[in-house]
Amino acid sequence: MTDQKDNHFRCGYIAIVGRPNVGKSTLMNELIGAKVSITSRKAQTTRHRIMGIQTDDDAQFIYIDTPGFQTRYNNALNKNLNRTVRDTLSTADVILFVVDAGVYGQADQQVLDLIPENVPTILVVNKTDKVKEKAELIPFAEKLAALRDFAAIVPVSARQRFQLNRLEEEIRHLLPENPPFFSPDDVTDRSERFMAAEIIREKIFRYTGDELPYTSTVVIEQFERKEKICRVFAAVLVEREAHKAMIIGHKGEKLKEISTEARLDMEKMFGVPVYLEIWVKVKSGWADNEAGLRAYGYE
Ligand SMILES: Nc1nc2c(ncn2[C@@H]2O[C@H](COP(=O)(O)OP(=O)(O)OP(=O)(O)O)[C@@H](O)[C@H]2O)c(=O)[nH]1
Repeated sequence: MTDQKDNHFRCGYIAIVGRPNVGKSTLMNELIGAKVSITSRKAQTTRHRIMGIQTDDDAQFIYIDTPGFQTRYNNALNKNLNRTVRDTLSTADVILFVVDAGVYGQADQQVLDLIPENVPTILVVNKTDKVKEKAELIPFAEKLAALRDFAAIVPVSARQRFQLNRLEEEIRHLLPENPPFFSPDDVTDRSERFMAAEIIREKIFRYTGDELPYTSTVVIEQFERKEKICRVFAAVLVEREAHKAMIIGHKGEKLKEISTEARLDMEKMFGVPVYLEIWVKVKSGWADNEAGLRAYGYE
């Protein structure tokens, strides 16, 4: 139990924002204690809004992960990503603005500029494990404190779970009084079908390194969930024949590795054996086409 004076339940949406690669997905996963969002060494892996839900005796925390704010390419897909960030922020009850310990640049400032002044915002200084002299964090935090009237400033290490309880307490106090919106057993509102696509996407990005453009996407064409087996038929949509070759690899070896790793992750997550088929298809120009994006679930 907490030191709350009232007995009223609290529930609300917590948006996690920050420039790519500051550790937003890792933070959300550690806060809710389950692997829901996909993390990667490579920036910009998170395209969809993903919610992770954590419920205890007196509060329900609904976390919203956001895509990294992106300014580099100006196509429909990225305009869509930035719009998602703004929509996420305007509907949040609490915002976690995540920065990398000791690093604050233009990209961070661009994200801060998107955060509405009237939504309580906690500054989360992540990756403190990388800073040997912790005293160095004090002037850094003071500099950032001058930028905005933050509700709290909490240094954490998402990876080492350092100070996550403190962060959770700060969030709890800022949540509005509401009954729980979700059943306590819900971890995410995304279906297994969606998670299957996310897992495949993560493997593709890991195996193709930096070469494959972000414009490729994964569509689950068929998803059959039985008690003892799960069958997944997925299509990877790419823009060019050359991209298709990057994923398939020499004699199909890369695609085989991607499929095997994705299947193993799905089996771990779904708790049953998984039969997985992945096809790579060339679908030119889909990332520049708003209707195309909607068709693939980027509302
Ligand atoms: N040293 C250290 N590394 C961390 C910490 N938290 C996350 N990372 C690493 O930082 C990298 C990026 O983490 P993500 O969680 O994918 O970052 P993100 O902000 O969600 O990235 P996008 O989806 O690209 O916006 C990964 O290699 C993480 O392992 C931390 O507390 N300490």
